Amino acid sequence: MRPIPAVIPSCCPACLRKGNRNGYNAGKIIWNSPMEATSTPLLSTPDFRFLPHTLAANNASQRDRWERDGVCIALVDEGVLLVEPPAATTSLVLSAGIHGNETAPIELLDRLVDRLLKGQLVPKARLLLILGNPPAMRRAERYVDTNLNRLFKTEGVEGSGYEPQRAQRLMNQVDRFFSQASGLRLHYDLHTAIRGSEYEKFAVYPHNQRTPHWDRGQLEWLAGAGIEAVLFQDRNSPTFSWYSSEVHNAHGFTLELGKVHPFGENDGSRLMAMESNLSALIEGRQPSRGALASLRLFRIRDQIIRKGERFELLFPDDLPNFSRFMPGSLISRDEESCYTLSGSPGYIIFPNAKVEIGARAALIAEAVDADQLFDSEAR
Ligand SMILES: O=C(O)CCC(=O)N[C@@H](CCC(=O)O)C(=O)O
Ligand SMILES: [Zn+2]
Repeated sequence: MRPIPAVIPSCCPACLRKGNRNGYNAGKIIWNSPMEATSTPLLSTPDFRFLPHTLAANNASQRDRWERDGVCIALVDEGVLLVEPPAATTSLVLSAGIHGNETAPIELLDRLVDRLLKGQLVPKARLLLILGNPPAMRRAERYVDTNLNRLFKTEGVEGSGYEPQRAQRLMNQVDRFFSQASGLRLHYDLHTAIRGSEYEKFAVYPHNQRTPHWDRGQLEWLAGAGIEAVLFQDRNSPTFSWYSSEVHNAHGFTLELGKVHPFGENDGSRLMAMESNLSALIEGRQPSRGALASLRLFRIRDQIIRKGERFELLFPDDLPNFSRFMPGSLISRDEESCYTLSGSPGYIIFPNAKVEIGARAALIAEAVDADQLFDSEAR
């Protein structure tokens, strides 16, 4: 476990009114430095919209805080909102736009923030709401310099360019957020996939000895939110959801919510069940729960790493995620080697020949028998 940084105090207008002259309230931090605060109110203005504000590059250093009906809402970093209702028993990190071109979840998060700011969604849970990679969102690209979702390393971030410093800032925010958590800890990191998928919406659930044990209630919640398949990820992974699971004992998930489309071209109705369950979670209401039996379950059998310049995948670009390959199938090759599927049939997930050399170019999964999993592992 990586040591959690010391907690620095934080503020909100309520704290200021209570006579805390330096603007800090014992125990919490809500922005990086009081000097960064804007003097002009943002969050309380009726025309403030989180997504357009974040997409405007010259707003990057603006910070603000606002108290609405006893709830502290603060813009604590570019694209990062902290929401603190009193006496919360759930702490939820909800992130989208870790990849800048995955717009449907970005728009979903923006709709939730809009309802929160208008008082149409009354939070009972603490929230850290994150638009992950604003410069990549502006360019409508997956990333600027390197894949942000490979940089959430518990041993610290290396490298130069935008994403390494953003990964560090986001980990700092998550560290501070969870250091104040009591009760249930959750992180849903929302994505969309480059390809279509046999299961349009699916979850990657980090799960090994370093993370919390899988949770039946979480799986039922996911099924109620429209998730069709769950991939248990037992390999240590430098992803955002893995970070929250390993370092903060949160139930962390990468949720794949359909296919990548440009801003404005998403059909929001396809995410209604997810939006409704997230709203219920935020408001402390009963969510919709689906049957475990409705979920297709998988675990990772192997991963293919891109090793060379001439790496290629030996199937069409539009082949969907979870396509099934028979043993003996030639999956990929580069200048030195090839990958042939062995053993039993395997399902291909996230195949991408264009990843950086040394990065994961595909996962090979196998179906898990639900009865066996639940009988043998139930707590
Ligand atoms: O469609 C693809 O190939 C990638 C979609 C995506 O961004 N997926 C995440 C999964 C993260 C995880 O394994 O938990 C990623 O590749 O970062
Ligand atoms: Zn993504």
